[in-house]
Amino acid sequence: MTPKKLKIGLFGFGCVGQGLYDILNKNENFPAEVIRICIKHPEKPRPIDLSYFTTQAQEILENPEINLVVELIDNADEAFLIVSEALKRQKPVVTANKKMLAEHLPELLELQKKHQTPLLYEASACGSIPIIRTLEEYYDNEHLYAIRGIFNGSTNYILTKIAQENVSYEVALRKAQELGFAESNPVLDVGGFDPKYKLCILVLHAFGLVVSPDKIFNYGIEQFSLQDLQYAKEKGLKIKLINHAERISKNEVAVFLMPQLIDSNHPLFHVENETNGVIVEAAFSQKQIFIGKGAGGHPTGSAVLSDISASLYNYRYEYKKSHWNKHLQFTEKVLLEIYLRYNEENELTHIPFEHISELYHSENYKYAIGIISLEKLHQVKSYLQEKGIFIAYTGKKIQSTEEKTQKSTEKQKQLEMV
Ligand SMILES: NC(=O)C1=CN([C@@H]2O[C@H](COP(=O)(O)OP(=O)(O)OC[C@H]3O[C@@H](n4cnc5c(N)ncnc54)[C@H](OP(=O)(O)O)[C@@H]3O)[C@@H](O)[C@H]2O)C=CC1
Ligand SMILES: N[C@@H](CC=O)C(=O)O
Repeated sequence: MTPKKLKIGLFGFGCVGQGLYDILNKNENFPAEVIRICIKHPEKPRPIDLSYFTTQAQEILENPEINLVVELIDNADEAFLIVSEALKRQKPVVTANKKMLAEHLPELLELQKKHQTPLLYEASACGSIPIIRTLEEYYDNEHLYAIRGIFNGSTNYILTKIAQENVSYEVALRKAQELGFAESNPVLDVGGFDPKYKLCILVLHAFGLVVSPDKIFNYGIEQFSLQDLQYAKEKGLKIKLINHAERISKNEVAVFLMPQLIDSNHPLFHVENETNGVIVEAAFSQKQIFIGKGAGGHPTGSAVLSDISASLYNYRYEYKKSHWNKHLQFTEKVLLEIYLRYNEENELTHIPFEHISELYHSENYKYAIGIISLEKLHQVKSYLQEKGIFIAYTGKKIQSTEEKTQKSTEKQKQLEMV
């Protein structure tokens, strides 16, 4: 089949937009060219001819010559309007906007179906790692147990710089912004929202589940302190922001993200800077690990290029798992072991631990390690943030609350029999 020639209308010419433009320019024989670029600030200097640029979205959306829209802007609400309009006009779309995708998955699935027009978004999750199409195609018939990993380049970069180079949190964050890794609103990164949006997207492709980002517990690295780093280092551990989507029973998937203490045997221990890592666990292929750049103009641009290339052949996601896995449900009914560093003695009484196994308190440093239900932890999230409390999952096996109740009932029964 001879591929068609793509005439691209590009929205956004920032870190990723320019990265993509550069890659396309270096790929002379690739049958696609950017013919119009919509940006926000016409007064900004541009590295290419100004005749490409417009601030009028309609100039792209209404242009019959344009047969692919590539959306790379930094505003999720405006992106949703652009993407919806393009799909309604049956123009295929490629986007990297994970916030827009995660917040509008049901509408975007519907729009694609209704207008028989594909929306591709490989670059929206973990930059250059080809994880979405891998889940969609390679794992289409596999029974997945879990998907975990480092899904945010900026926070991994910040944690690496602090741990390895003694750089302050503020300086490391500024550098991540300068390098183009951080979102325009960096709270999305450090607060763990950006990786949560990516988790929503991967949960859809791994398990066929649409979970609204509001439902998922995310705790970022804003409360991380040198005391936590010291604690980790003394024990030979590292702190990483890790996402989890794990089948904990036949019908339930537990989904959350927070900092995690990992040891040198953990597959993500050596994943540093803006590099991301995804671990996929499945029944037959077992454990597979994907590692690659999670942020930056060229790595992300390469994932966008791959989607552009796929649209040459009219590729579209089939969302097969959402047809097969209708029985699956999102849950927070699990028990986790966490490290919790607090500041004032009375704060601990507000934390609904099921059980505390270790408690340390000196005047300047206090922590507890114990078991807590994810559901209850979610309920006290604002309190933890307000008090500057840092938490990290210890990585000890996640247990479903039902499993625990069943076990104690069984134990009770055994005791009664004795
Ligand atoms: N940076 C990265 O490493 C990665 C980013 N992404 C995602 O890619 C997208 C782009 O990110 P990034 O390139 O870093 O962002 P930048 O802030 O570098 O660039 C944003 C671009 O969007 C333009 N823009 C903003 N609003 C509008 C609008 N309403 N209409 C037209 N253009 C608009 C800006 O215009 P102007 O130039 O005039 O200001 C700018 O060119 C985001 O969704 C981000 O989450 C995904 C993976 C990695
Ligand atoms: N801000 C994001 C950019 C890529 O998705 C990150 O740091 O990972």
